[in-house]
Amino acid sequence: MTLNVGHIAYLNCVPFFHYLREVGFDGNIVQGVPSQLNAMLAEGKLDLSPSSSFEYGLHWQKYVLLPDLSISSKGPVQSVLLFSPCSLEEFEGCQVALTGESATSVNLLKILLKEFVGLREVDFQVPQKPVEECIQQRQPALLIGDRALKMSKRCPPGCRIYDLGELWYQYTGKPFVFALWIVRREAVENKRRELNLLKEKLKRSLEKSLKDKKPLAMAVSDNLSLTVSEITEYWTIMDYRLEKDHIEGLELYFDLCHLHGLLPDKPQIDFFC
Ligand SMILES: C=C(O[C@@H]1C=C(C(=O)O)C=C[C@H]1O)C(=O)O
Repeated sequence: MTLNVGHIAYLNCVPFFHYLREVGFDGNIVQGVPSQLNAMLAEGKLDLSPSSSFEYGLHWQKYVLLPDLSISSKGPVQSVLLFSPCSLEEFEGCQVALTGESATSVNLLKILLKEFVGLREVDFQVPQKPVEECIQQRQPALLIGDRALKMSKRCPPGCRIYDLGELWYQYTGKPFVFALWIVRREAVENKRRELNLLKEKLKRSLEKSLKDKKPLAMAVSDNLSLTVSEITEYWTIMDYRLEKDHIEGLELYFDLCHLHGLLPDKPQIDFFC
């Protein structure tokens, strides 16, 4: 049976997929931003996808996780950025523009401002216009992925940049898990053999990509305003593992989401095995 696999259309996901066909994967690959992939997973249009950790937390009864893999950072992540003309303490009563592409990072921002900065009233909205315009008009705004990477290069004068991976690490001392490999339980029942094969191929593709990042960076650098060395550095700080301390960071994030009414319950973390 054919597997339907989601692919986040950002630079951070390239190392998973670059060699996947070459190592023999022959299923369908569907590209989208995280919010689109979250919806397709929930609706059953995808069997599995790297996608928002928050989506796992929201619908955990439907899912299991591929072990050992994530998109995380222990400190700065470079591509989950809050752009602002003022400091975080000055956000009380402000309107913050949010990207419509995220689920994890928008809720991470809410937690950071409420739990750690101690703010009470902040108005969050996904604007009609591009978030980049809000930033040019000096409104605080959150971007993720390649659009955050690009914006960090052409910020208006006086604009501060807060890296949410770095803030989380400063406040908690834990890695932050932005994305997980989320698998529908139905796929585990119907496509177990295919999932097992993909799991091995993904690890091989990722290992090969991270061993020599330059050819991948050269293949994708034309589409972005980043140099080959900036891209390889980005993949070096990105943490693709899912180990004990990542899971502790993830559980703390879920607990805080629950505490602040962003998740209805505390998710159970179950793996595909
Ligand atoms: C580090 C990142 O992690 C991402 C953030 C996500 C989210 O906020 O929901 C989802 C997938 C990841 O791509 C990024 O996009 O830059």
